[in-house]
Amino acid sequence: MGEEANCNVAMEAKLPKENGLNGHTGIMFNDITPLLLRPGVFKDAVDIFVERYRGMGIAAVAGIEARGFIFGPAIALAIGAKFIPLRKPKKLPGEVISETYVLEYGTDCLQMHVGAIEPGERVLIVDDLVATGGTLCAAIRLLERAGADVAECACLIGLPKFKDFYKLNGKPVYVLVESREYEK
Ligand SMILES: O=P(O)(O)OC[C@H]1O[C@H](OP(=O)(O)OP(=O)(O)O)[C@H](O)[C@@H]1O
Ligand SMILES: Nc1ncnc2[nH]cnc12
Repeated sequence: MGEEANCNVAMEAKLPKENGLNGHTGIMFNDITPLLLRPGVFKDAVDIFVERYRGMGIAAVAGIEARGFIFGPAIALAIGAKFIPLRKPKKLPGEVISETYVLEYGTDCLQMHVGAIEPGERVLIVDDLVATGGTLCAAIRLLERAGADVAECACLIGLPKFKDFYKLNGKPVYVLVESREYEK
């Protein structure tokens, strides 16, 4: 991804103190939307994942709401896998299983439709960003409870300050760029 360095700068935007994130201040919000305005860079990012995961027997790509829904389906289509949305509570209409988790600025819950994955199917989990790893960990737990074989987690951005502490049940996480660190 030739424009990787510039893109990383563009993805970072300092939030105002009144950022609505449960009153927390000093969080550097990493925004991937500028990348989406540049089709060449967007495609390069998807292609890197596609090259990595094609031919690996991935039956399903599970995308995490909301920003995992931007990248997950494109990767799934390109590698010939089904797409499974992991959604926030009360969004999926059918029977669900749920996992709650803690993240950098609060708590949340992910749900998946019962029957979305067959036991033994190999799955890739996709999101835009890994910070504490709490969200990915909840996704791994959901899928493993349903009998899935989680191959890897893939994110565009990783926050280096958390990377020694990821709790991903031993599963690897692959990131395209590490976000810059900023002081408050
Ligand atoms: O590694 P973690 O500490 O768990 O944080 C990473 C998660 O945080 C963001 O989503 P957010 O929870 O803000 O939800 P949203 O995409 O629905 O806004 C991001 O898109 C990841 O899903
Ligand atoms: N710093 C951050 N920027 C964007 N999304 C996040 N999710 C958790 N921490 C985040």
